[in-house]
Amino acid sequence: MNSQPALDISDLVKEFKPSKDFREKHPEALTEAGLKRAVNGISFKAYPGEVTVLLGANGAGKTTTLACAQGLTKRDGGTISLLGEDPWGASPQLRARVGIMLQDGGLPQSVRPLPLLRHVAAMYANPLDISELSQRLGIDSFNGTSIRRLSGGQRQRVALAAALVGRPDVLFLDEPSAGLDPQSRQVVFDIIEEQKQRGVAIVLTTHLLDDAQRLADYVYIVERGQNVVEGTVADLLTRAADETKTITFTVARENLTLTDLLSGSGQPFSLVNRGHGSYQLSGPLKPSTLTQLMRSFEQLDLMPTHLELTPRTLEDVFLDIAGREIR
Ligand SMILES: Nc1ncnc2c1ncn2[C@@H]1O[C@H](COP(=O)(O)OP(=O)(O)OP(=O)(O)O)[C@@H](O)[C@H]1O
Repeated sequence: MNSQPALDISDLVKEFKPSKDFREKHPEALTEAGLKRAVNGISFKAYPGEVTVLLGANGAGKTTTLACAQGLTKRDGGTISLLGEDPWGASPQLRARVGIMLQDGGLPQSVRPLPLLRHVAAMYANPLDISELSQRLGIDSFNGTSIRRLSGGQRQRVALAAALVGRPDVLFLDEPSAGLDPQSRQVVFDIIEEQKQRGVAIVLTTHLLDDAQRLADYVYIVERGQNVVEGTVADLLTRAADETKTITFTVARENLTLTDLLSGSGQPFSLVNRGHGSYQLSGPLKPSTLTQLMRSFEQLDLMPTHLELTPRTLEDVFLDIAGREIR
């Protein structure tokens, strides 16, 4: 890890005037001044040559955090250092070193992709070759169409090209692979990997856990505007594996209950019946649990046709932390 972070955010606070609906439904979530804290003390660092992922459910505060980090929104508290400067009111020199891909594209609607990219390129001293970049991202194939008429995925690709064109030192990607087909997604992953090799500090927000698991060097899980857990993907998975494991099995019995299998274990297990005799047992599995499970199969005269210990994914970790209800 490089010693100097490219982005260093400490105790970030950002408040918004809440909607009437929110005010009425969540009076407890308002500050004394009647404001809603979208970001309530988030801190994180992003280093050159690494992909730092902010992972959180809808509304967790990721986009607001990035907007403050990019200098697009004024923060209400905390400190931000982006390449050594405060991004709010930053110099044009600093802005030229930062590439931003916004979640909704943020692109002008009536222009076609290539003229737009050429226009963006003209703002930089040493831009990337537009033809090469658009070929790579498959933009050539829809260049005759204005941004307004592009599909969501096509717009995403143009937005990514616009973020890359100035050879940034810091690259902000808000949900970069949302809505992309598998081929485009792979191209985006390859490009992210190349930028990383170039030494770019990449800050990526997502709630797609697959992406985080695949790309992240370091993950910060945020929830309700605050940091909850951080670590490498491996750290988070190991930590979770110590606590809970999942075993899936299939037997010729439709209505098994937890008591049938682990009666008296006194442990907080959960059994999910996935239908057609397929079950998922989760909890702090130990060798003794496996023994008990096998004994129950024997007593019930059940021979599993499938039995597998499932490694936990980042999704499991995330759901444990963020809760399973949808906000
Ligand atoms: N301009 C605004 N005015 C009022 N509330 C806002 C504003 N912008 C964001 N919020 C609120 O702040 C909270 C955090 O929103 P934010 O967009 O940062 O979340 P997010 O983690 O990026 O979510 P998503 O994954 O859905 O993009 C949400 O509750 C949102 O409604």
